[in-house]
Amino acid sequence: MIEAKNLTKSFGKQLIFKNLNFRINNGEFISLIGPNGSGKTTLVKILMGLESKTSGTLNVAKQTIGYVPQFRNIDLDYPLSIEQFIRLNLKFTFSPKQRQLDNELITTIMEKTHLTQLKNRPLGLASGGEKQKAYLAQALLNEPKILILDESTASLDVEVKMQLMDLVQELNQKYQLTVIFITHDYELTKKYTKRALLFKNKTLEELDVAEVSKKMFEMEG
Ligand SMILES: Nc1ncnc2c1ncn2[C@@H]1O[C@H](COP(=O)(O)OP(=O)(O)OP(=O)(O)O)[C@@H](O)[C@H]1O
Repeated sequence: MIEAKNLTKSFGKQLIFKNLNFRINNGEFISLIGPNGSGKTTLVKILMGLESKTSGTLNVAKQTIGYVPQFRNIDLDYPLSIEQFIRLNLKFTFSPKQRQLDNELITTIMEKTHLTQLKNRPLGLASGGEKQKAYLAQALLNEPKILILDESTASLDVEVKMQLMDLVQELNQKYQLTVIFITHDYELTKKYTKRALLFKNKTLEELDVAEVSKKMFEMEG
């Protein structure tokens, strides 16, 4: 469970948000929405311990967090295959026993993310959706309890977005993975999430997804 009380963040004199009060339960699939520059990425960086808070409290109950970034193209001549790319997140070891365990983990994760058939494909030659699945698989290596999708579906074709989201939904339902989906996409918010956290006027509102409207995605920062 994640719980924030009066969470406030400023960068120098610039107030980003103040007095955030919210709760995210284990196994929830929640969207984090709001205009450009409203503080969504800053909030998840604080959740991941990559950025400090200014005041207030935040409890994350010592859970491992996986992070999938926004799609960025990778050069065609990128040297690693999909499997080698996923392995980058493993700790190096000389121990044969640990290597065996790592191999088993990689096999399981590639099955979970439907990448087994593609493991030898050079990442640079993979499609946008396959690249995002590789990032997702890499994020799952540490067996996180919480997964953060930071606009991970942006710039993908509609069909590919849906495939990636279907996969995340499957992981959410099968393994009780908590998912925080940062997005500017109204349709995906409606289709996949039950609740939304909306940044508005430098604070955060908790909404049932039925209350989410298209207008909330059109506001200026
Ligand atoms: N390290 C930093 N130092 C100073 N200001 C920062 C820093 N990081 C972010 N900001 C500022 O904080 C504000 C919130 O940025 P953030 O990236 O969290 O917004 P966002 O809601 O994720 O935006 P977007 O939807 O465009 O990705 C912005 O004004 C940004 O310029």
